[in-house]
Amino acid sequence: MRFPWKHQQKPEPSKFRLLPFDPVAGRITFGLLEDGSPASIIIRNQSGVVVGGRPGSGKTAGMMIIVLALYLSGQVNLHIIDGKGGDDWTWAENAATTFIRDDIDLVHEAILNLNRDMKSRTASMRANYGESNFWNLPPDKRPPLEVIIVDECQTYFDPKGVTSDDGRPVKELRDLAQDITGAATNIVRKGRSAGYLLFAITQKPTTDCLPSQLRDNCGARICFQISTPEAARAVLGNLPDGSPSPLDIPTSRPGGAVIGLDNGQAAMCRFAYISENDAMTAIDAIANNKPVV
Ligand SMILES: Nc1ncnc2c1ncn2[C@@H]1O[C@H](COP(=O)(O)OP(=O)(O)OP(=O)(O)O)[C@@H](O)[C@H]1O
Repeated sequence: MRFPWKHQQKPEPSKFRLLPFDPVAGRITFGLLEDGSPASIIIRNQSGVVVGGRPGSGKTAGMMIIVLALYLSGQVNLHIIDGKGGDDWTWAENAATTFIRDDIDLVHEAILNLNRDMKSRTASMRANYGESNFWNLPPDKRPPLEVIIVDECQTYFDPKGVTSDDGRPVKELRDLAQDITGAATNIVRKGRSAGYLLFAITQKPTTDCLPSQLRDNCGARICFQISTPEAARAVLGNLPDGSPSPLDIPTSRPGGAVIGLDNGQAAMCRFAYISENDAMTAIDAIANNKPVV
């Protein structure tokens, strides 16, 4: 017997579909909220994002989705500074304009240059682009969004923690760290209208590791699983009573996070996860104008 209607196919398990960063709304979609709707952060008119969480909570994997969404838009320059100095970011090396594994001299040079370029772009936005605020320009009339990622940012932002392992005077290294912190803070304080955005990522979110001038100017916050209320507060600030807490995320749920929303509320979410190999394949596809699957 033939059926007059098409046989209904078995529903596929829902898959996360990588979306490019939406440059008009400034939206980066990275996973799902508790109710199953898409989770995103809005970076429009923002200059900083704080990302905190204990080791292994999913910060680097979460940043993978964010970085891929940004790169897929074709509208960003990526400047990646890995304070840990391992292989965590190797997958993104081919996509990055700047890529530095923990080398304090190179980090110093790069971040001071970025701060200088930010100042000169700010001073010439109207003359060069006809509008003083990057975010008010149509995306095709903008310069690239300069995205600076400082992973394990406590390596530089907490000069007291800087030590020397090669006989170099500690004071010299601490002075470099202080300059790096000053330039990063200035980028977050003043870079918004020039299209500069800095991600400060740390597994040690304390007031020493996230200087208040920098943290308070970061409009978007992501807190993965964390073990103390102080650390949660250092990332998310004071949330209204009844807000979800990153302390409640079980260790068995890496990629679970609380995100601060721009209305002052917070939401529990889960980041999508892809492997480093898939991320590298996606980077290659984007660079070669091939579809990302
Ligand atoms: N969204 C996710 N879904 C499922 N598993 C995940 C997710 N995110 C991370 N994981 C798992 O957790 C592991 C640790 O994640 P990740 O390396 O991102 O942690 P981290 O917070 O960056 O750690 P560290 O601070 O030590 O670098 C990953 O290798 C992966 O196995």
